[in-house]
Amino acid sequence: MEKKTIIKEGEKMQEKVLSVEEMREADRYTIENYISSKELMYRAGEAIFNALGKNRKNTAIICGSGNNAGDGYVLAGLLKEHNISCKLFLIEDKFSEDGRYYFDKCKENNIDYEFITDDSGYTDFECIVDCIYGTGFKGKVKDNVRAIMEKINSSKAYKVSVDINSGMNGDTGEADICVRSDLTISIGYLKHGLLSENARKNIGKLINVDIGIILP
Ligand SMILES: NC(=O)C1=CN([C@@H]2O[C@H](COP(=O)(O)OP(=O)(O)OC[C@H]3O[C@@H](n4cnc5c(N)ncnc54)[C@H](O)[C@@H]3O)[C@@H](O)[C@H]2O)[C@H](O)CC1
Ligand SMILES: [K+]
Repeated sequence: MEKKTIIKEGEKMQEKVLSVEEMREADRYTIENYISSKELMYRAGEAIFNALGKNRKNTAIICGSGNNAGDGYVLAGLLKEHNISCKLFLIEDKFSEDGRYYFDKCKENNIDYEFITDDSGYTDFECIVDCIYGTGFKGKVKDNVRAIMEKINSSKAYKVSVDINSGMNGDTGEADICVRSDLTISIGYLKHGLLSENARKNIGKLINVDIGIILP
């Protein structure tokens, strides 16, 4: 009976658009009451894998230091499981708790990775998945990350941003610099910024995936 109510609520609420703060609060509430954070991250990675569809090809996954990167580590594991080549490109040696858990799994499964330098070849891949920043992004993009974003944007790869285009303000869609995506896969609920006029020029196609997040 309780489960039925949750599913119903989830379906109805998918139409809602949230602020970044509301999204983070919904994540927190769901983790506290219903679904573990590791399971939620797994569902996010799996939803990205499914949404990639025919674009599941030779993939570079660019990772920041938080849970947005964690979604990317789960994706890498699933691509590997399906024999699709991928490589992780890490901006720094810093992880969230769940991000580290899935990065360790990538290492156990011999998934290729490197820390980004000026010579890193991520622009040569057919698909680039942007897991630099999600809802945890604040302030301005630092110069080293700006250079990475510019390199991503100038590549011919099919570019996919996970949750929010990295560098974009999730509430307003504003950005000094951000990843310009062919596809943005919003996780859980759409954020206002993604639908703004500001964001339009930086997003090709926008979709949202349901991972069972329950609103408080
Ligand atoms: N457990 C969950 O809540 C789930 C989240 N999902 C995904 O996680 C991100 C949000 O993750 P979070 O760890 O909160 O933050 P980010 O990964 O977005 O940020 C990374 C990291 O970057 C630092 N940072 C912020 N701004 C800057 C800046 N201007 N310069 C340098 N560094 C910066 C910040 O300190 C963070 O540590 C969410 O979008 C989802 O993709 C899962 O989908 C579901 C479970
Ligand atoms: K992102």
